[in-house]
Amino acid sequence: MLKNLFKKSEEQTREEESKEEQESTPEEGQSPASSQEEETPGEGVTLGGLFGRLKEGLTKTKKGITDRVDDMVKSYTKIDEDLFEELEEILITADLGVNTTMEIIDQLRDRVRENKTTDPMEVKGLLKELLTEALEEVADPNLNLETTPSVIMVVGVNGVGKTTSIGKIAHKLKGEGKKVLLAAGDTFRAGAIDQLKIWGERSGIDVISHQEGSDPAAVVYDAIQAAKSRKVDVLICDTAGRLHNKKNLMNELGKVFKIVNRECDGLSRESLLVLDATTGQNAIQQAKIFKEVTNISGLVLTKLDGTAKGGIVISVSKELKVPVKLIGVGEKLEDLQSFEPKTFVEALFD
Ligand SMILES: Nc1nc2c(ncn2[C@@H]2O[C@H](COP(=O)(O)OP(=O)(O)OP(=O)(O)O)[C@@H](O)[C@H]2O)c(=O)[nH]1
Repeated sequence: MLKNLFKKSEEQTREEESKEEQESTPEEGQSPASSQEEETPGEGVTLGGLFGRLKEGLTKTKKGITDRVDDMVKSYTKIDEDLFEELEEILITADLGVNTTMEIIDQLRDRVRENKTTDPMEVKGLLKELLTEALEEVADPNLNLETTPSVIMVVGVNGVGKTTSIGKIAHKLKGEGKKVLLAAGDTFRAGAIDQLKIWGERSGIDVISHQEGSDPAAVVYDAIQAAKSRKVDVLICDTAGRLHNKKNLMNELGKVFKIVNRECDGLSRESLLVLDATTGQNAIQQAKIFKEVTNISGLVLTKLDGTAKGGIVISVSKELKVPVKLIGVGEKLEDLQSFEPKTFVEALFD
C-alpha cells in the first residue's frame, strides 16, 4: 500500500515551507501547458506549500460554506430551529447531498444538546468536527501499488482532467524513485497521445503508444507486456474520454478492462475515475455508468477550485461507495493532492 501519495511529514513540511518561501517563484510547479522546463520530478511540492494551494483552491467553497455559516451564526442570539434550518440550506446548496446534510444536522442537534451549547458562534466549531468525521468516512488517500508492476487505469469523460492527472501522478511517483511507464490508451481524441508524450518527456517517463485511431486494447496489452519485461513499478494507462451515453464506446472500454483483468492477474491494481467537481450532480450520473463497466477503486475529483459546491466530495463518494483518493484544486503540479479530511477541513475553516 502506498500511503498518502502526496504527503510529507509535518517536520519536513515546516522545514521546507520556510525554504520554499525563500526559493519559490510564481511559475513553479505549473502544468505542461505553462512553465515547466525547470522543474525536477518530485521537487517543489511541500505540505506547507500544498496547504497554501489547497486553501487557495478551496476559496470558492469556503465562500459557499464557511463564510455563509459565519454570516449566518452572527445573525442569531440563540441556537434554535431556524438556525438549524438555515444551516441545512447552506449545506444542501454546497452539494453535500440531502442525506449527508440531514445526518450532519441531526448530529449537530445532539452535540449542541450534549455539550449544552448555547452560543451560536460555537456552531461553526461543531460543524467543523462533524464535517471532518463525515469526510473521514469517505476518504482513502492510499493507493494499492504493492506489486511490480502495479497498474493504474484512469477513466473519465472528455476534459475532466484525466491526462493532466495522469501526468501529475506519474511525475510524483517518479520523484519518489519509482520506475513508471505510461500507456496512451486514448487513441480516440486527436492530440491525446501527444499530450501524454509531453508529460512523459517532461518527467523522463516512457510512453507506450500506437497510432491515433488504433485499438486501445492493443495499446494497453503492449504496455502491460512492456511493464513486465522492463520491471516497471507502476504502469499508468490513459483511456479515451468516453461519453457515458455512447454505448459502443463504453463497450470498448469494457474490452480494455477485459485485457487488463486477463493480463494482470495477481498484480496490484487501481481503477481511478476522474470527475470534474464543477459538473455537480452530472458527475455522479457519469460515475454510475462507469461503475457498471469498470470496477472503480477510487475517485479523483478535479477542478474543486472552480466551484463553490465542494460538498460534492462527500456526496459523490457516499453515493457511489467509492473513496475519494485525490483532489485537484488548480492546474499546477502540486494542485493534485491526496485527499486528507482533516487537512481539507482545516483549509476550509482556516
Ligand atoms: N482549474 C483546474 N483545472 C484543471 C484541474 N485539473 C485539470 N485541469 C485542467 O482541465 C483541462 C482538461 O484537462 P485534460 O487533462 O486535458 O482532460 P482530459 O480528461 O484528459 O481530457 P480528454 O483527454 O479530452 O479526455 C486542462 O486545461 C487542465 O489543466 C484542476 O484541478 N483545476
